[in-house]
Amino acid sequence: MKLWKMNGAGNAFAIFDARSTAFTPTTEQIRKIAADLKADQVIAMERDATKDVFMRIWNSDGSEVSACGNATRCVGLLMLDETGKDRVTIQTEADMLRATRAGEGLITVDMGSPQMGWEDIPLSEKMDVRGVDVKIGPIDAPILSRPAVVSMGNPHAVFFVKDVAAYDIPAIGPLVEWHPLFPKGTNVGFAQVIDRETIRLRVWERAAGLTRACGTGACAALVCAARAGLTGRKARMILDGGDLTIDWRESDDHVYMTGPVELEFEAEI
Ligand SMILES: N[C@H](CCC[C@H](N)C(=O)O)C(=O)O
Repeated sequence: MKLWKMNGAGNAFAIFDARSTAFTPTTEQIRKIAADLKADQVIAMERDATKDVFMRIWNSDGSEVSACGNATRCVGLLMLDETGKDRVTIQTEADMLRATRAGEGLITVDMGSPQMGWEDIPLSEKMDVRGVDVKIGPIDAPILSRPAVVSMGNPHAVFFVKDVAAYDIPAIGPLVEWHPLFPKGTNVGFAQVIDRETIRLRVWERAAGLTRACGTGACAALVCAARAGLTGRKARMILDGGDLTIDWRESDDHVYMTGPVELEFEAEI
């Protein structure tokens, strides 16, 4: 079976090609692959009846999830190269996504529409998704805003802060990640609006910890910022591992994510 180690803006993946075998890794195998290859997520490419590929996603702790923006770009590049097509369709548990080339080693993925109902996130009770009441602390950092929440096929809570560097994210992230308000847990973004077209973002990922970039987290932060009038509908997201451009198009309400993809190595396992 073919295996690729790839990253999207530093978000690291072990991707294996399970299209010719019915191989489904055990939780232990996921954890071992993620640890050995230093991957944030493990991805399986499976055959799909009508789309170019079906993509399964596991966090490094072995939990299976239904969306991973940066990995969608990596699988998109593999499928664009393999098929020679200009656009490929990638089916996940949550949605059907499309990937296209965007020049100079960049890939654009149509991540579909954001989901904003409290039940979509999901939250454990009805609350205003523009700012939910998570009582954490006291924390030895500036007071945190009430996070905005949104789903990109996975849950995101986004704090808008004056200075991302002022927060000990590995200490604060887990307090929100498994807060009772989020029955399925949540990814936790810390977003600093630089100007109306630029956001500095760091994300504590659900079941994966602090990663160098989070694609759905970048989509979530842009959507929440635009919804709150802090930015326009398109911005450059500056993450630890690189930049992503997020464009929440008015025409179709879809969120388009453009960013780099790097193939680190490929192997047979
Ligand atoms: N940790 C996320 C999945 C990976 C998302 C991230 N790597 C991305 O690029 O979107 C979750 O549990 O929902």
